[in-house]
Amino acid sequence: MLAPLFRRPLPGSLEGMTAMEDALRLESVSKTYGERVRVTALDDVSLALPYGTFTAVMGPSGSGKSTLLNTASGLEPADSGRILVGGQQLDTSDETAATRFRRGRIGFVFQAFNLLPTLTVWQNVLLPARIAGSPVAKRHTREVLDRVGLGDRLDHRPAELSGGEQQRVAIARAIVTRPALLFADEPTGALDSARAAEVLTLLGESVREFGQTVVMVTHDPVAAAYADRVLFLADGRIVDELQAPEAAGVAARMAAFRPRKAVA
Ligand SMILES: Nc1ncnc2c1ncn2[C@@H]1O[C@H](COP(=O)(O)OP(=O)(O)OP(=O)(O)O)[C@@H](O)[C@H]1O
Repeated sequence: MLAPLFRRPLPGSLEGMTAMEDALRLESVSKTYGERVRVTALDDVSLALPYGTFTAVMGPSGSGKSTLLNTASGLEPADSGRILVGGQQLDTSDETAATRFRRGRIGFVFQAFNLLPTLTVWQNVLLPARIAGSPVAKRHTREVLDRVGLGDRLDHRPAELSGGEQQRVAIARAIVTRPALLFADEPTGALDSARAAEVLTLLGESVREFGQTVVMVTHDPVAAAYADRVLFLADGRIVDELQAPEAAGVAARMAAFRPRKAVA
């Protein structure tokens, strides 16, 4: 059984429902790196995220946040434990099957934006849908690009955009197909506070309007406050959580994780 700590009752309560109703479920997932020096990046992590929830993941540098995203999405294999997406177990032993499984179900916004340099903004945003053979309505694409403030940059190539603009292309690309599960690693890291607020509002709306489930790694308490819940990682374990977070409360919780200065 998973700790009830990690299940958040939603309006129209999900209490009593089975794992089928979780957009993402991790059961005792562990991941270790390195041969010479071994690092336990994830240490027996269990969590359950119901559909239509927005979760922020925070923790000190090296606490395992990116590893959590990468293993939960099947980009990297876990050493042990089970990962279920929409009730189906993610199997990373067959890379082609794992890629097919992810396609259409899972979206990503990476720290490195992974845009194709020869394609325009418009083409980059539509590429995943094209690969998946599931066309996206032009009007919807245009709306998303307008919402992230790139309506007048459609024909630009990534090298002709600022870092923040490239980040917004990556966000538009991830949400335009409305994947059930969206992982975002520092999606507002390169944005000023006004743009960050727009992007976070957009992510919040995609959760509330389209029932998407968003998992976002961030160092920023203000960004985390847009989520329904914050999970705090330390040394590869979930050590705390905050429901309905406010920036001040998140910052206070984060301060508790800072390494204490040695007292002389
Ligand atoms: N490919 C790798 N090989 C070896 N060790 C790794 C590798 N990737 C991550 N680690 C180690 O695993 C731990 C967790 O790393 P991870 O990138 O998940 O942390 P993080 O919380 O996302 O950090 P940051 O906030 O600095 O991005 C760290 O100690 C890191 O050094």
